[in-house]
Amino acid sequence: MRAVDERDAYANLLMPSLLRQRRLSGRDAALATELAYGTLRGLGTYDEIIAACSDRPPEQVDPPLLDAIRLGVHQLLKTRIPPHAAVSATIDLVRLRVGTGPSRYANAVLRKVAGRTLEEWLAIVAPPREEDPVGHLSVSHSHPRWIVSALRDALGGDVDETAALLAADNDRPRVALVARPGRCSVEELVEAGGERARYSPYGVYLPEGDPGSLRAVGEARAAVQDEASQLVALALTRVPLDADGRWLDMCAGPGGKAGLLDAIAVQGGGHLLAADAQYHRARLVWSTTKDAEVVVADGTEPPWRAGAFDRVMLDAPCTGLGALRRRPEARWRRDPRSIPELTSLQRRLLDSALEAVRPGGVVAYVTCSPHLAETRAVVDDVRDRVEMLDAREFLPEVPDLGDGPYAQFWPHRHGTDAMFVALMRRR
Ligand SMILES: C[S@@+](CC[C@H](N)C(=O)[O-])C[C@H]1O[C@@H](n2cnc3c(N)ncnc32)[C@H](O)[C@@H]1O
Repeated sequence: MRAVDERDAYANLLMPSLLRQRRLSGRDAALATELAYGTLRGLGTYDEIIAACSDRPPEQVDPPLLDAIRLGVHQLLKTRIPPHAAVSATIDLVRLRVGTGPSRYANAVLRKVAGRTLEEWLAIVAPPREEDPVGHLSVSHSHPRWIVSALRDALGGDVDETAALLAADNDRPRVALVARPGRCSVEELVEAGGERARYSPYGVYLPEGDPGSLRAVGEARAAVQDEASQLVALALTRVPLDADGRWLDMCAGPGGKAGLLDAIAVQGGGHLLAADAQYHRARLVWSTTKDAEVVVADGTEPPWRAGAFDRVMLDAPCTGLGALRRRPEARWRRDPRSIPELTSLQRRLLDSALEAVRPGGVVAYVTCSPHLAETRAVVDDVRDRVEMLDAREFLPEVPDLGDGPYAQFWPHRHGTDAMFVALMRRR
């Protein structure tokens, strides 16, 4: 938590190496991970409760002390750890890492917090739902206000459904794997302990264990990949074309969709070119694909000829509001001020994707964000230049993808990231 605060570390990347360093495994590792991720997700709620139990607002509390108290609050209100153990472990931590004086403050705050349940605290600290639904959801589900507002808009204003989505964001996502066709079979992953996925014909859930230890994953024949990510790539490949074989993934790093597109392209005798603007991201694509050609290229100033491709995947850089459940601290880092710059880049990339595809060819515009400014608003702008296809028709196995012609996945409906896809044919 200190690394996340002090040096903008990504908890999900740092945690595995910390666990190895401290030699934690099995249930201890699971508990340490739950405490760190759960506290990072919940700190919007916890800070409101801490403020109600203290004479100082949280922003005036020394950050290491505040983090320790948040960790204590999480244990008290969200876990089955006995209250006396949660308080004494937190006090010991503060004494050891911050000082004796602060430990008295932590003790006083935590004893007050322990006097009520989470529901009782929420009734006190969250604004009433009828008066301020966004504020209520923001505090009770620990998401910044602007994100609650954007997600509610994307769900057509439905407050109950927004609450279900926010709750799903706070759940740990299950690990999904993709068996890259022609390279690995779903059966092989099921034999290794997986369960067949609900929607994706290539998907397998891994209920427990380290996916990195599976042979197929080590050999890049399979990979960890959200089921919606698999399905949007698959939808692009399912659109019928008269001539086919030259595929482009314009924003390919780190290579999840490229890995699947590469495998499918080769099966049909085709070929994938995968590009990313960043060298290190392109290297990741190179190491996870087998037959694709990989280039470092800016999609807005492309090195390829106009009209050179039959199918183009544009998985655009976005706010990532659809994948908040994967990155515990992400919701506090995103900044709504980044949206205009992102949507302008998304528009330029979409123009370029429509140039790259030949007349009659197909483009998939994908984001792992359901924010309307990044999804509908971007593709609505090109509607008169393309034949917009109904993306849902190419995902017949998945229900509840919205009113069309676009398809929107949701964590609370599908158990996937909130991935958006629009499919369009160039006139
Ligand atoms: C959402 S990620 C793509 C995820 C990827 N398709 C996958 O499935 O693993 C967006 C990527 O776009 C790249 N990017 C950003 N601006 C770009 C540009 N102008 N041209 C090409 N790639 C760009 C970023 O480096 C990032 O890797």
